[in-house]
Amino acid sequence: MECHVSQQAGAFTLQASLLLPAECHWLGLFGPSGAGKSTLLRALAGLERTAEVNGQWGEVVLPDARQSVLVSAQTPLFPAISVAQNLHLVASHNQQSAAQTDWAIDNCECRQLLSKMPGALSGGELQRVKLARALLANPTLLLLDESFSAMDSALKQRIQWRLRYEWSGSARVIMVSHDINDMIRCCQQVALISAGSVVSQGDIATILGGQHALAQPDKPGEQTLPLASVLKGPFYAQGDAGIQFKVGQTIVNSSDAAVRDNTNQIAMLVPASQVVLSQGDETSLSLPNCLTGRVTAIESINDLQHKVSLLCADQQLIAAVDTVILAQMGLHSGDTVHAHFASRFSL
Ligand SMILES: Nc1ncnc2c1ncn2[C@@H]1O[C@H](COP(=O)(O)OP(=O)(O)OP(=O)(O)O)[C@@H](O)[C@H]1O
Repeated sequence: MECHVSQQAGAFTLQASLLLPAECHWLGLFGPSGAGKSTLLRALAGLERTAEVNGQWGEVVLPDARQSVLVSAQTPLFPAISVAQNLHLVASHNQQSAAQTDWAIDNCECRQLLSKMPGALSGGELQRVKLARALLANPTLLLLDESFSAMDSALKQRIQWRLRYEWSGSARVIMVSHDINDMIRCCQQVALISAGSVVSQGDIATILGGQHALAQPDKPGEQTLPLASVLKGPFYAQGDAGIQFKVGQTIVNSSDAAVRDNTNQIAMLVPASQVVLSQGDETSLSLPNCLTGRVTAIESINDLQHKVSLLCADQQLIAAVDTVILAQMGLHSGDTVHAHFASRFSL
């Protein structure tokens, strides 16, 4: 299943084709500012009168103006009534039971906000109320446009977990976020948007290891996709320094930014620029993690760097290695190396 969207908004042209497999329920849209993500969501919601949208996702025929709900900075609450009245209005209109209403209020952490007026809410509080209201509308398609951006990390993780794994609603979800960990936490598929087109789509590990991911850190003010791997494995232990999980027989130490799913699998984002390779004594570096793997591919990124792909246990780990260092190491496909990396990264 797929969807084609075209829209002219001033000088901006959106020509996007999304793959929408029936088995995928959460799709992420990632891309730089101005790429067209919000325009695409609005078109899918049937809110762009001049957009041409044709597609289907499972049982949802697109565009879906009737049963889709868009949550964005531009979707206001009713300003003259309280949070409780805003929520109960939508709940009663959509025949939500008291239990469903309580679930949305409690799980979007709005209980303490009910008596407040919308104008008195902070940015993160407003996002929580908008999310609760969206759930109470019982959507078939939920479109989240940076709907967690003002929440602190712990709050965001709690609410995303509940929406992803505990919410009984049957909506398919498309989520726009600039935070890659949101994509890892929630999305089965991610579409990378650039200049109004979908340039790549797949699971997040494929996108982060693909040709559009850059080994160099972001230029200031410009969001780029880092060349990175997503290591996954079963939860092992919770320590003072964070979570431990296992990749094969090796214990990996990760900060609390690691993502845990409902089967107790941990996922950890490892930027390729932060992986240090060694061939000798694996304890010679002071970094807390060391995985041993076999080199599966070496590709040139640019004049200065190469992408070295490793297979560690059954997982791909990518390192961006300085070309001079690579030559000194004399590394070839099939060689065994040690990959060292930290437990916490700032992206
Ligand atoms: N109604 C409009 N008239 C003219 N230009 C528009 C209109 N709506 C959007 N655009 C332009 O379309 C482009 C894409 O905007 P859009 O908001 O979809 O980007 P985005 O990827 O969501 O960006 P961000 O991450 O910054 O929110 C921008 O250059 C924007 O200025």
